[in-house]
Amino acid sequence: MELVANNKVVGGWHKRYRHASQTTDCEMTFAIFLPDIASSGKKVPVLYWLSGLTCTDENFMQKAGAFKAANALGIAIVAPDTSPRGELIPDDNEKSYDFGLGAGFYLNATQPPFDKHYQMYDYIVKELPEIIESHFPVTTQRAISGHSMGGHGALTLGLKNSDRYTSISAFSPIVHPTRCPWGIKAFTGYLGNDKSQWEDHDAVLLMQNKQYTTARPVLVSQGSADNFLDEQLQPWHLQKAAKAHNYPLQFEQHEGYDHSYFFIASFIDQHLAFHAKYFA
Ligand SMILES: N[C@@H](CCC(=O)N[C@@H](CSC=O)C(=O)NCC(=O)O)C(=O)O
Repeated sequence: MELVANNKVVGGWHKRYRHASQTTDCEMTFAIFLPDIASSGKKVPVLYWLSGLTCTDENFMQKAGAFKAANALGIAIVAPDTSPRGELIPDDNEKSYDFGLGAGFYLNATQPPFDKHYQMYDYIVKELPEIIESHFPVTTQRAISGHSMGGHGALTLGLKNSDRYTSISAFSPIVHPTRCPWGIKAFTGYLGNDKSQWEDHDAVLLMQNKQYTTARPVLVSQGSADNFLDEQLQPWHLQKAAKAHNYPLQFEQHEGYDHSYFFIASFIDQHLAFHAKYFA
């Protein structure tokens, strides 16, 4: 692994690494925040943060304002990239913001030419934790959170891997990607036209079909002034599924907040405290 940035912050450390990924068959970059107690060798639990469309590992680390609370709670945060990248990595022909580079949707693509590198599900669930747990002073306690496309990733990866993540949270998540334009475009391109292959990547359907071993606690925060609310996010579908199946979903709507990192910065401390409760 190559260290590409190293910054002391609130007593802890923000670090960026580049490494060769076997899963995505290209170089990947991730960032990690290590709280100050990790410097003394104490192992700390990890929150995996999945960012949204157009993001890299840098958006969350630079804009969310999460370090003070994470340091006080003794939680490490890992922020991966949102897709494979590089000159040889296929993008969509229009180079649009919602498919291809910066828009991996946290699934394993099955359709050429994307299937060779766009294996973000396996990268986040398997390869990255192995790297983190073998190189840094962390425990195997993990939680998962994310924003928008990353909220979809946190919900679907968290529900499908309830043995791996003790709690799940999301800001402004895409909850029903099989029924919204962002999701339909991505799933068609990465998974093909057979819609039965899409169901495994839709948080509402996973909840409806009870495709989880343990019902891990979920916190979802949504701003009422989010310009993507009605067309793309539609959180009421998740609320309905959770209610119908008695799933422990804590849903909070916040008046006046939009889709931006200003919203995330306003409530990230609450999300970190939520996850800290479930780390034994
Ligand atoms: N057209 C916009 C849309 C991109 C955008 O809003 N991206 C969000 C995530 S949206 C869902 O996944 C984001 O987090 N942007 C980065 C940021 O730092 O705010 C555009 O191209 O910007």
